[in-house]
Amino acid sequence: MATQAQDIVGSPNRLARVVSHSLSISPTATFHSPPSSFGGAQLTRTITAPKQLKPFDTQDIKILLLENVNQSGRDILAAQGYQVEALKTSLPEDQLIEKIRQVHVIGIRSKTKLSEKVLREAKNLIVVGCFCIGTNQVDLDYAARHGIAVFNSPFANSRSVAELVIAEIITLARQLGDRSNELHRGTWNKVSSKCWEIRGKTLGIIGYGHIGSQLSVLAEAMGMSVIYYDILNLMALGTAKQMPTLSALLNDADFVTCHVPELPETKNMIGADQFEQMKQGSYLINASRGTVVDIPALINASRNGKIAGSALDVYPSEPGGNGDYFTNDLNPWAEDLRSLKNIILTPHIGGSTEEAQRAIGVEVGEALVRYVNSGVTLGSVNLPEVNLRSLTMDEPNHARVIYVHHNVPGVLRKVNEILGDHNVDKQITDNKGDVAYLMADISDVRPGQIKEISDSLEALSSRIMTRILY
Ligand SMILES: NC(=O)C1=CN([C@@H]2O[C@H](COP(=O)(O)OP(=O)(O)OC[C@H]3O[C@@H](n4cnc5c(N)ncnc54)[C@H](O)[C@@H]3O)[C@@H](O)[C@H]2O)C=CC1
Ligand SMILES: O=C(O)C(=O)COP(=O)(O)O
Repeated sequence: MATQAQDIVGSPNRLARVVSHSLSISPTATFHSPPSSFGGAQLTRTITAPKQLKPFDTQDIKILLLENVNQSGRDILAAQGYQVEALKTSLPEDQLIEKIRQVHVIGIRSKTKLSEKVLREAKNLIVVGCFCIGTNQVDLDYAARHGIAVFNSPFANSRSVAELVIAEIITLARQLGDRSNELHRGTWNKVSSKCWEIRGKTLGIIGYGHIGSQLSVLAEAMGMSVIYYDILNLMALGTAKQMPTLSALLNDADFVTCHVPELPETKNMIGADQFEQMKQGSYLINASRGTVVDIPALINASRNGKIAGSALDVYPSEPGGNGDYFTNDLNPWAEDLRSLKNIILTPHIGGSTEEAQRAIGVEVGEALVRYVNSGVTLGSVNLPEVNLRSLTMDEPNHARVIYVHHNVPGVLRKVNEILGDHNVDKQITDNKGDVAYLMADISDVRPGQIKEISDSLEALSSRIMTRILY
Protein backbone atom coordinates (compact mmCIF):
# COMPACT_ATOMS: atom_id res chain seq x y z
CA MET A 1 0.00 0.00 0.00
CA ALA A 2 1.27 3.43 -0.86
CA THR A 3 2.84 5.39 1.96
CA GLN A 4 1.53 8.92 1.95
CA ALA A 5 4.40 11.01 3.13
CA GLN A 6 2.89 14.47 3.12
CA ASP A 7 4.70 17.58 2.22
CA ILE A 8 2.32 20.46 2.30
CA VAL A 9 3.26 23.61 0.49
CA GLY A 10 1.21 26.78 0.76
CA SER A 11 -1.67 27.24 3.15
CA PRO A 12 -3.72 24.07 3.50
CA ASN A 13 -5.85 25.47 6.30
CA ARG A 14 -7.06 28.46 4.42
CA LEU A 15 -10.54 27.65 3.21
CA ALA A 16 -11.02 27.94 -0.50
CA ARG A 17 -14.32 29.19 -1.70
CA VAL A 18 -16.00 26.44 -3.63
CA VAL A 19 -15.76 27.27 -7.29
CA SER A 20 -18.76 26.02 -9.19
CA HIS A 21 -18.24 23.91 -12.29
CA SER A 22 -19.29 26.90 -14.35
CA LEU A 23 -16.04 28.23 -13.10
CA SER A 24 -16.37 31.94 -12.66
CA ILE A 25 -13.55 32.02 -10.17
CA SER A 26 -14.46 34.22 -7.19
CA PRO A 27 -16.61 36.61 -9.18
CA THR A 28 -16.75 38.98 -6.27
CA ALA A 29 -12.96 39.26 -6.33
CA THR A 30 -12.82 39.72 -10.05
CA PHE A 31 -12.07 43.39 -10.42
CA HIS A 32 -8.79 44.53 -9.05
CA SER A 33 -7.95 48.13 -9.65
CA PRO A 34 -4.34 48.70 -10.52
CA PRO A 35 -2.43 49.31 -7.30
CA SER A 36 -1.45 52.95 -6.96
CA SER A 37 2.22 52.01 -6.84
CA PHE A 38 2.02 51.15 -10.53
CA GLY A 39 1.20 54.78 -11.28
CA GLY A 40 -0.67 53.91 -14.46
CA ALA A 41 2.35 52.23 -16.04
CA GLN A 42 1.58 49.89 -18.91
CA LEU A 43 2.09 46.73 -16.90
CA THR A 44 1.05 43.54 -18.52
CA ARG A 45 -0.39 40.86 -16.29
CA THR A 46 2.14 38.08 -16.41
CA ILE A 47 2.56 34.91 -14.45
CA THR A 48 5.83 36.18 -13.00
CA ALA A 49 4.25 39.14 -11.27
CA PRO A 50 1.52 37.50 -9.28
CA LYS A 51 1.46 39.47 -6.06
CA GLN A 52 -0.75 42.35 -7.08
CA LEU A 53 -1.43 41.61 -10.71
CA LYS A 54 -3.18 38.34 -10.10
CA PRO A 55 -6.47 38.22 -11.97
CA PHE A 56 -8.54 36.81 -9.11
CA ASP A 57 -7.90 35.60 -5.62
CA THR A 58 -5.32 32.94 -6.40
CA GLN A 59 -5.44 31.74 -2.78
CA ASP A 60 -8.78 30.15 -3.62
CA ILE A 61 -7.16 27.72 -6.05
CA LYS A 62 -6.55 24.27 -4.58
CA ILE A 63 -3.90 22.05 -6.14
CA LEU A 64 -3.06 18.43 -5.45
CA LEU A 65 0.32 17.17 -6.67
CA LEU A 66 0.96 13.42 -6.59
CA GLU A 67 3.96 11.17 -7.27
CA ASN A 68 6.68 13.44 -5.94
CA VAL A 69 6.47 16.26 -8.48
CA ASN A 70 9.76 18.14 -8.55
CA GLN A 71 10.29 21.10 -6.21
CA SER A 72 10.70 23.40 -9.24
CA GLY A 73 7.05 22.83 -10.18
CA ARG A 74 5.81 23.14 -6.62
CA ASP A 75 7.64 26.42 -6.16
CA ILE A 76 6.11 27.93 -9.30
CA LEU A 77 2.61 27.05 -8.14
CA ALA A 78 3.13 28.06 -4.52
CA ALA A 79 4.57 31.43 -5.66
CA GLN A 80 1.17 32.24 -7.15
CA GLY A 81 -0.43 31.92 -3.73
CA TYR A 82 -2.33 28.78 -4.70
CA GLN A 83 -2.95 26.18 -1.99
CA VAL A 84 -0.61 23.35 -2.93
CA GLU A 85 -0.68 19.91 -1.34
CA ALA A 86 2.09 17.64 -2.56
CA LEU A 87 2.27 13.89 -1.87
CA LYS A 88 5.21 11.64 -2.64
CA THR A 89 3.15 8.74 -4.01
CA SER A 90 0.14 8.05 -6.15
CA LEU A 91 -3.14 7.30 -4.33
CA PRO A 92 -5.38 4.23 -4.39
CA GLU A 93 -8.49 4.96 -6.45
CA ASP A 94 -10.87 5.48 -3.52
CA GLN A 95 -8.56 8.03 -1.88
CA LEU A 96 -7.90 9.70 -5.22
CA ILE A 97 -11.63 10.14 -5.78
CA GLU A 98 -12.04 11.62 -2.31
CA LYS A 99 -9.24 14.13 -2.89
CA ILE A 100 -9.97 15.06 -6.49
CA ARG A 101 -13.46 16.26 -5.59
CA GLN A 102 -11.94 19.20 -3.74
CA VAL A 103 -9.29 20.48 -6.14
CA HIS A 104 -9.19 22.76 -9.16
CA VAL A 105 -5.86 21.45 -10.40
CA ILE A 106 -4.20 18.04 -10.17
CA GLY A 107 -0.58 17.27 -11.03
CA ILE A 108 0.37 13.65 -11.66
CA ARG A 109 3.09 11.53 -13.29
CA SER A 110 2.83 8.23 -15.15
CA LYS A 111 1.28 6.18 -12.35
CA THR A 112 -1.98 7.96 -11.48
CA LYS A 113 -4.89 6.82 -13.60
CA LEU A 114 -7.40 9.58 -14.25
CA SER A 115 -10.12 7.39 -15.70
CA GLU A 116 -13.64 8.50 -16.52
CA LYS A 117 -14.72 7.03 -13.17
CA VAL A 118 -12.27 9.28 -11.32
CA LEU A 119 -12.82 12.38 -13.46
CA ARG A 120 -16.59 12.10 -13.08
CA GLU A 121 -16.09 12.94 -9.40
CA ALA A 122 -13.80 15.88 -10.12
CA LYS A 123 -16.51 18.53 -10.07
CA ASN A 124 -14.18 21.47 -9.47
CA LEU A 125 -11.30 20.35 -11.68
CA ILE A 126 -10.29 22.69 -14.50
CA VAL A 127 -6.88 21.34 -15.46
CA VAL A 128 -4.58 18.31 -15.22
CA GLY A 129 -0.79 18.64 -15.35
CA CYS A 130 1.04 15.46 -16.38
CA PHE A 131 4.55 16.10 -15.09
CA CYS A 132 5.88 13.55 -17.62
CA ILE A 133 5.69 12.72 -21.34
CA GLY A 134 3.00 10.05 -21.47
CA THR A 135 -0.66 11.04 -21.19
CA ASN A 136 -2.08 7.53 -21.66
CA GLN A 137 -3.00 7.46 -17.95
CA VAL A 138 -5.63 10.20 -18.46
CA ASP A 139 -8.96 9.80 -20.25
CA LEU A 140 -8.17 12.74 -22.54
CA ASP A 141 -11.43 12.55 -24.41
CA TYR A 142 -13.61 12.59 -21.31
CA ALA A 143 -11.54 15.46 -19.92
CA ALA A 144 -11.96 17.52 -23.11
CA ARG A 145 -15.70 16.89 -23.24
CA HIS A 146 -15.93 18.28 -19.71
CA GLY A 147 -13.73 21.31 -20.32
CA ILE A 148 -10.75 19.97 -18.36
CA ALA A 149 -7.48 20.89 -20.06
CA VAL A 150 -4.54 18.47 -19.93
CA PHE A 151 -0.89 19.54 -20.25
CA ASN A 152 2.31 17.49 -20.31
CA SER A 153 6.01 17.95 -20.96
CA PRO A 154 6.54 16.47 -24.42
CA PHE A 155 10.32 16.06 -24.48
CA ALA A 156 12.05 17.27 -21.29
CA ASN A 157 13.03 13.72 -20.28
CA SER A 158 13.73 12.26 -23.76
CA ARG A 159 17.49 12.58 -23.41
CA SER A 160 17.45 10.86 -20.00
CA VAL A 161 15.58 7.87 -21.46
CA ALA A 162 17.93 7.68 -24.46
CA GLU A 163 20.98 7.69 -22.18
CA LEU A 164 19.48 4.94 -20.00
CA VAL A 165 18.96 2.76 -23.09
CA ILE A 166 22.55 3.30 -24.20
CA ALA A 167 23.71 2.17 -20.75
CA GLU A 168 21.47 -0.90 -21.01
CA ILE A 169 22.76 -1.90 -24.45
CA ILE A 170 26.33 -2.12 -23.15
CA THR A 171 25.25 -3.67 -19.85
CA LEU A 172 23.37 -6.44 -21.68
CA ALA A 173 26.09 -7.02 -24.27
CA ARG A 174 28.66 -7.51 -21.49
CA GLN A 175 26.33 -9.25 -18.98
CA LEU A 176 27.32 -6.62 -16.44
CA GLY A 177 24.25 -7.12 -14.24
CA ASP A 178 24.99 -10.81 -13.73
CA ARG A 179 28.74 -10.30 -13.14
CA SER A 180 28.02 -7.58 -10.62
CA ASN A 181 25.38 -9.62 -8.80
CA GLU A 182 27.75 -12.61 -8.67
CA LEU A 183 30.54 -10.61 -7.14
CA HIS A 184 28.11 -8.98 -4.69
CA ARG A 185 27.44 -12.52 -3.56
CA GLY A 186 31.23 -13.19 -3.41
CA THR A 187 31.62 -15.22 -6.65
CA TRP A 188 34.49 -14.40 -9.05
CA ASN A 189 33.29 -15.37 -12.57
CA LYS A 190 35.60 -13.97 -15.27
CA VAL A 191 34.08 -14.93 -18.68
CA SER A 192 34.17 -13.65 -22.25
CA SER A 193 31.85 -16.19 -23.81
CA LYS A 194 28.81 -14.46 -25.36
CA CYS A 195 30.04 -11.03 -24.25
CA TRP A 196 30.27 -8.56 -27.11
CA GLU A 197 31.32 -5.09 -28.16
CA ILE A 198 28.43 -3.01 -29.42
CA ARG A 199 30.50 -1.50 -32.24
CA GLY A 200 29.19 -2.72 -35.59
CA LYS A 201 26.00 -4.20 -34.10
CA THR A 202 22.56 -3.22 -35.35
CA LEU A 203 20.11 -1.34 -33.13
CA GLY A 204 16.45 -1.61 -34.13
CA ILE A 205 14.35 1.26 -32.78
CA ILE A 206 10.57 0.84 -32.75
CA GLY A 207 9.03 4.34 -32.63
CA TYR A 208 11.33 7.03 -34.02
CA GLY A 209 9.90 9.99 -32.09
CA HIS A 210 11.62 12.26 -29.57
CA ILE A 211 13.31 9.42 -27.69
CA GLY A 212 13.88 7.01 -30.59
CA SER A 213 15.55 9.64 -32.78
CA GLN A 214 17.74 10.95 -29.93
CA LEU A 215 18.84 7.38 -29.22
CA SER A 216 19.62 6.91 -32.90
CA VAL A 217 22.21 9.70 -32.79
CA LEU A 218 23.85 8.42 -29.60
CA ALA A 219 24.00 4.81 -30.87
CA GLU A 220 25.61 5.80 -34.17
CA ALA A 221 28.20 7.83 -32.28
CA MET A 222 29.21 4.58 -30.59
CA GLY A 223 29.60 2.74 -33.88
CA MET A 224 26.23 0.97 -34.08
CA SER A 225 24.15 0.72 -37.26
CA VAL A 226 20.63 2.00 -36.69
CA ILE A 227 17.41 0.83 -38.29
CA TYR A 228 13.95 1.96 -37.20
CA TYR A 229 10.30 1.23 -37.71
CA ASP A 230 7.56 3.83 -37.31
CA ILE A 231 4.00 4.18 -38.62
CA LEU A 232 5.01 7.61 -39.93
CA ASN A 233 7.48 8.21 -42.71
CA LEU A 234 10.18 10.05 -40.78
CA MET A 235 13.47 11.66 -41.75
CA ALA A 236 16.40 9.41 -40.86
CA LEU A 237 19.11 11.01 -38.75
CA GLY A 238 22.73 10.28 -39.65
CA THR A 239 22.90 7.05 -41.59
CA ALA A 240 19.91 5.40 -39.89
CA LYS A 241 17.51 3.51 -42.16
CA GLN A 242 13.73 3.32 -41.91
CA MET A 243 12.42 -0.24 -42.32
CA PRO A 244 9.20 -0.89 -44.23
CA THR A 245 7.79 -3.32 -41.66
CA LEU A 246 8.23 -4.35 -38.06
CA SER A 247 9.18 -7.84 -39.27
CA ALA A 248 12.02 -6.43 -41.38
CA LEU A 249 13.39 -4.65 -38.31
CA LEU A 250 13.06 -7.72 -36.09
CA ASN A 251 14.86 -9.90 -38.68
CA ASP A 252 17.88 -7.58 -38.86
CA ALA A 253 18.42 -6.10 -35.39
CA ASP A 254 20.84 -7.35 -32.74
CA PHE A 255 19.18 -5.08 -30.18
CA VAL A 256 15.49 -4.16 -30.35
CA THR A 257 14.24 -1.22 -28.29
CA CYS A 258 10.64 0.02 -27.97
CA HIS A 259 9.72 3.74 -27.90
CA VAL A 260 6.07 3.82 -28.86
CA PRO A 261 3.20 5.27 -26.81
CA GLU A 262 0.64 3.10 -25.03
CA LEU A 263 -2.18 2.67 -27.54
CA PRO A 264 -4.57 -0.16 -28.41
CA GLU A 265 -2.36 -0.80 -31.48
CA THR A 266 0.83 -1.07 -29.43
CA LYS A 267 -0.56 -3.50 -26.83
CA ASN A 268 1.55 -6.68 -26.91
CA MET A 269 3.25 -5.34 -30.03
CA ILE A 270 6.18 -7.60 -29.11
CA GLY A 271 4.76 -11.06 -28.41
CA ALA A 272 5.53 -14.69 -29.26
CA ASP A 273 5.33 -14.11 -33.05
CA GLN A 274 7.73 -11.17 -32.87
CA PHE A 275 10.25 -13.01 -30.67
CA GLU A 276 10.12 -15.76 -33.26
CA GLN A 277 11.19 -13.27 -35.94
CA MET A 278 14.11 -11.89 -33.92
CA LYS A 279 17.70 -13.06 -34.41
CA GLN A 280 19.00 -15.92 -32.27
CA GLY A 281 20.77 -14.42 -29.25
CA SER A 282 19.40 -10.89 -29.74
CA TYR A 283 18.36 -8.48 -26.98
CA LEU A 284 15.12 -6.67 -26.12
CA ILE A 285 14.73 -3.35 -24.29
CA ASN A 286 11.45 -1.76 -23.24
CA ALA A 287 11.39 1.67 -21.60
CA SER A 288 8.10 2.78 -23.19
CA ARG A 289 5.01 1.32 -21.52
CA GLY A 290 4.53 -2.05 -19.82
CA THR A 291 1.71 -3.09 -22.13
CA VAL A 292 3.91 -3.00 -25.25
CA VAL A 293 5.73 -6.27 -24.51
CA ASP A 294 3.97 -9.55 -23.74
CA ILE A 295 6.05 -10.53 -20.72
CA PRO A 296 5.17 -14.27 -20.53
CA ALA A 297 6.32 -14.47 -24.19
CA LEU A 298 9.56 -12.70 -23.23
CA ILE A 299 10.09 -15.16 -20.38
CA ASN A 300 9.68 -18.08 -22.83
CA ALA A 301 12.00 -16.52 -25.41
CA SER A 302 14.63 -15.92 -22.69
CA ARG A 303 14.38 -19.44 -21.32
CA ASN A 304 14.76 -21.06 -24.74
CA GLY A 305 17.81 -18.90 -25.57
CA LYS A 306 16.27 -16.90 -28.42
CA ILE A 307 16.75 -13.77 -26.35
CA ALA A 308 20.20 -13.36 -24.79
CA GLY A 309 19.16 -10.57 -22.49
CA SER A 310 16.55 -7.93 -21.84
CA ALA A 311 15.96 -4.69 -19.97
CA LEU A 312 12.57 -3.63 -18.68
CA ASP A 313 11.87 -0.24 -17.11
CA VAL A 314 8.07 -0.40 -17.33
CA TYR A 315 5.44 -2.99 -16.37
CA PRO A 316 1.71 -3.54 -16.92
CA SER A 317 1.15 -2.92 -13.19
CA GLU A 318 3.54 -0.75 -11.22
CA PRO A 319 3.66 -0.20 -7.44
CA GLY A 320 2.23 3.03 -6.05
CA GLY A 321 5.36 4.22 -4.30
CA ASN A 322 8.91 3.45 -3.26
CA GLY A 323 9.35 0.54 -0.90
CA ASP A 324 6.32 -1.30 -2.24
CA TYR A 325 6.99 -4.87 -3.32
CA PHE A 326 7.23 -6.08 -6.92
CA THR A 327 5.61 -9.49 -6.53
CA ASN A 328 3.26 -11.91 -8.24
CA ASP A 329 0.38 -10.14 -6.49
CA LEU A 330 1.07 -7.17 -8.75
CA ASN A 331 2.06 -9.02 -11.93
CA PRO A 332 1.52 -12.81 -11.99
CA TRP A 333 4.88 -13.50 -13.67
CA ALA A 334 7.03 -11.23 -11.45
CA GLU A 335 8.94 -14.08 -9.77
CA ASP A 336 9.69 -15.79 -13.12
CA LEU A 337 11.01 -12.52 -14.50
CA ARG A 338 13.25 -11.97 -11.51
CA SER A 339 14.74 -15.45 -11.91
CA LEU A 340 15.99 -14.90 -15.51
CA LYS A 341 19.63 -14.43 -16.38
CA ASN A 342 20.96 -11.23 -17.96
CA ILE A 343 17.84 -9.19 -17.35
CA ILE A 344 17.90 -5.61 -16.10
CA LEU A 345 14.79 -4.66 -14.13
CA THR A 346 14.49 -0.99 -13.23
CA PRO A 347 11.59 0.75 -11.44
CA HIS A 348 10.39 3.08 -14.24
CA ILE A 349 13.36 5.44 -13.94
CA GLY A 350 13.84 6.31 -17.63
CA GLY A 351 12.98 9.97 -17.02
CA SER A 352 14.23 10.10 -13.46
CA THR A 353 17.18 12.47 -13.55
CA GLU A 354 17.63 15.77 -11.76
CA GLU A 355 17.82 17.58 -15.10
CA ALA A 356 14.66 16.08 -16.53
CA GLN A 357 12.55 16.40 -13.41
CA ARG A 358 13.56 20.02 -12.83
CA ALA A 359 12.79 20.94 -16.44
CA ILE A 360 9.45 19.14 -16.37
CA GLY A 361 8.51 20.87 -13.11
CA VAL A 362 9.12 24.27 -14.69
CA GLU A 363 7.46 23.51 -18.01
CA VAL A 364 4.26 21.98 -16.63
CA GLY A 365 4.14 24.34 -13.64
CA GLU A 366 4.20 27.35 -15.95
CA ALA A 367 1.61 25.85 -18.29
CA LEU A 368 -0.73 25.35 -15.32
CA VAL A 369 -0.27 28.91 -14.11
CA ARG A 370 -0.91 30.28 -17.61
CA TYR A 371 -4.06 28.23 -17.92
CA VAL A 372 -5.46 28.98 -14.46
CA ASN A 373 -4.66 32.69 -14.55
CA SER A 374 -5.19 33.52 -18.22
CA GLY A 375 -7.03 30.61 -19.83
CA VAL A 376 -4.25 30.15 -22.40
CA THR A 377 -4.26 26.57 -23.73
CA LEU A 378 -0.93 26.58 -25.62
CA GLY A 379 0.59 23.10 -25.32
CA SER A 380 -2.66 21.43 -24.22
CA VAL A 381 -2.90 17.86 -25.47
CA ASN A 382 -6.69 17.64 -25.50
CA LEU A 383 -8.11 21.15 -26.08
CA PRO A 384 -7.54 23.43 -29.08
CA GLU A 385 -4.48 25.63 -28.58
CA VAL A 386 -5.73 29.18 -28.00
CA ASN A 387 -3.77 32.24 -26.96
CA LEU A 388 -4.80 35.83 -26.44
CA ARG A 389 -2.53 38.75 -25.55
CA SER A 390 -2.77 39.54 -21.83
CA LEU A 391 -4.92 42.35 -20.52
CA THR A 392 -3.11 45.49 -19.42
CA MET A 393 -3.49 46.82 -15.91
CA ASP A 394 -4.25 50.40 -16.75
CA GLU A 395 -7.68 49.64 -18.15
CA PRO A 396 -10.27 49.09 -15.44
CA ASN A 397 -13.48 47.17 -15.93
CA HIS A 398 -12.10 44.54 -18.24
CA ALA A 399 -12.97 40.87 -18.03
CA ARG A 400 -11.72 37.77 -19.81
CA VAL A 401 -14.48 35.36 -20.75
CA ILE A 402 -13.64 31.74 -21.46
CA TYR A 403 -16.36 29.58 -22.87
CA VAL A 404 -15.69 25.91 -23.59
CA HIS A 405 -18.54 24.55 -25.64
CA HIS A 406 -19.78 21.87 -27.99
CA ASN A 407 -18.66 22.50 -31.53
CA VAL A 408 -22.09 23.00 -33.08
CA PRO A 409 -23.38 25.68 -35.49
CA GLY A 410 -24.73 28.97 -34.17
CA VAL A 411 -22.82 29.19 -30.87
CA LEU A 412 -20.72 32.24 -31.75
CA ARG A 413 -23.79 34.26 -32.70
CA LYS A 414 -25.45 33.47 -29.35
CA VAL A 415 -22.29 34.15 -27.34
CA ASN A 416 -21.77 37.47 -29.06
CA GLU A 417 -25.35 38.48 -28.42
CA ILE A 418 -24.52 38.08 -24.73
CA LEU A 419 -21.14 39.80 -24.91
CA GLY A 420 -22.39 42.45 -27.35
CA ASP A 421 -23.67 44.71 -24.58
CA HIS A 422 -20.03 45.34 -23.74
CA ASN A 423 -17.06 46.33 -25.78
CA VAL A 424 -15.44 43.15 -27.18
CA ASP A 425 -11.77 44.18 -27.38
CA LYS A 426 -10.49 40.93 -28.78
CA GLN A 427 -11.76 37.43 -29.29
CA ILE A 428 -10.45 34.10 -30.51
CA THR A 429 -11.99 30.69 -30.98
CA ASP A 430 -10.80 27.31 -32.18
CA ASN A 431 -11.96 23.73 -31.98
CA LYS A 432 -10.57 20.23 -31.64
CA GLY A 433 -13.12 17.67 -32.75
CA ASP A 434 -16.35 18.14 -30.85
CA VAL A 435 -15.00 20.66 -28.38
CA ALA A 436 -14.50 24.37 -29.06
CA TYR A 437 -12.72 26.97 -26.94
CA LEU A 438 -13.59 30.65 -27.05
CA MET A 439 -11.72 33.43 -25.31
CA ALA A 440 -12.85 37.04 -25.35
CA ASP A 441 -11.61 40.17 -23.57
CA ILE A 442 -14.43 42.59 -22.95
CA SER A 443 -14.46 46.07 -21.42
CA ASP A 444 -17.10 48.43 -20.03
CA VAL A 445 -18.12 45.74 -17.58
CA ARG A 446 -19.33 46.64 -14.12
CA PRO A 447 -18.66 44.13 -11.33
CA GLY A 448 -22.37 43.40 -10.93
CA GLN A 449 -22.62 42.34 -14.58
CA ILE A 450 -20.17 39.45 -14.32
CA LYS A 451 -22.72 37.08 -12.85
CA GLU A 452 -25.26 38.10 -15.47
CA ILE A 453 -22.82 37.26 -18.30
CA SER A 454 -21.84 34.00 -16.65
CA ASP A 455 -25.47 32.95 -16.09
CA SER A 456 -26.43 33.78 -19.69
CA LEU A 457 -23.53 31.74 -21.10
CA GLU A 458 -24.31 28.89 -18.73
CA ALA A 459 -27.89 28.84 -19.95
CA LEU A 460 -26.84 28.06 -23.54
CA SER A 461 -27.30 24.41 -24.47
CA SER A 462 -23.84 24.36 -26.06
CA ARG A 463 -22.07 25.09 -22.75
CA ILE A 464 -19.38 22.82 -21.36
CA MET A 465 -17.67 25.24 -18.99
CA THR A 466 -17.63 28.99 -18.41
CA ARG A 467 -14.84 30.84 -16.63
CA ILE A 468 -14.65 34.59 -16.16
CA LEU A 469 -11.27 35.94 -15.12
CA TYR A 470 -10.07 39.33 -13.87
N1 LIG B 1 10.50 4.95 -19.11
C1 LIG B 1 10.25 6.22 -18.92
O1 LIG B 1 10.51 6.77 -17.85
C2 LIG B 1 9.65 7.02 -20.02
C3 LIG B 1 8.83 6.42 -20.94
N2 LIG B 1 8.28 7.17 -21.94
C4 LIG B 1 7.42 6.49 -22.91
O2 LIG B 1 8.05 6.54 -24.19
C5 LIG B 1 7.07 6.79 -25.16
C6 LIG B 1 7.70 7.42 -26.38
O3 LIG B 1 8.13 8.72 -26.06
P1 LIG B 1 8.49 9.80 -27.17
O4 LIG B 1 9.59 9.32 -28.01
O5 LIG B 1 8.65 11.08 -26.48
O6 LIG B 1 7.13 9.82 -27.99
P2 LIG B 1 6.92 10.42 -29.43
O7 LIG B 1 5.45 10.65 -29.53
O8 LIG B 1 7.85 11.53 -29.70
O9 LIG B 1 7.30 9.19 -30.39
C7 LIG B 1 6.56 8.02 -30.49
C8 LIG B 1 6.73 7.47 -31.90
O10 LIG B 1 6.06 6.23 -31.96
C9 LIG B 1 5.44 6.15 -33.24
N3 LIG B 1 4.37 5.16 -33.18
C10 LIG B 1 3.13 5.28 -32.66
N4 LIG B 1 2.44 4.14 -32.82
C11 LIG B 1 3.27 3.28 -33.46
C12 LIG B 1 3.12 1.95 -33.93
N5 LIG B 1 1.99 1.26 -33.74
N6 LIG B 1 4.16 1.39 -34.57
C13 LIG B 1 5.32 2.08 -34.77
N7 LIG B 1 5.51 3.34 -34.37
C14 LIG B 1 4.49 3.93 -33.72
C15 LIG B 1 4.95 7.55 -33.50
O11 LIG B 1 4.69 7.77 -34.86
C16 LIG B 1 6.12 8.36 -32.97
O12 LIG B 1 7.06 8.66 -33.97
C17 LIG B 1 6.06 7.70 -24.44
O13 LIG B 1 4.78 7.63 -25.01
C18 LIG B 1 6.06 7.15 -23.04
O14 LIG B 1 5.06 6.17 -22.94
C19 LIG B 1 8.56 8.49 -22.06
C20 LIG B 1 9.38 9.12 -21.18
C21 LIG B 1 9.96 8.45 -20.04
O1 LIG C 1 7.42 10.72 -19.00
C1 LIG C 1 6.89 9.60 -19.05
O2 LIG C 1 5.97 9.30 -19.82
C2 LIG C 1 7.38 8.55 -18.18
O3 LIG C 1 7.10 7.40 -18.37
C3 LIG C 1 8.13 8.95 -16.97
O4 LIG C 1 7.19 8.79 -15.98
P1 LIG C 1 7.44 9.27 -14.49
O5 LIG C 1 7.39 10.77 -14.49
O6 LIG C 1 8.76 8.77 -14.08
O7 LIG C 1 6.30 8.67 -13.74
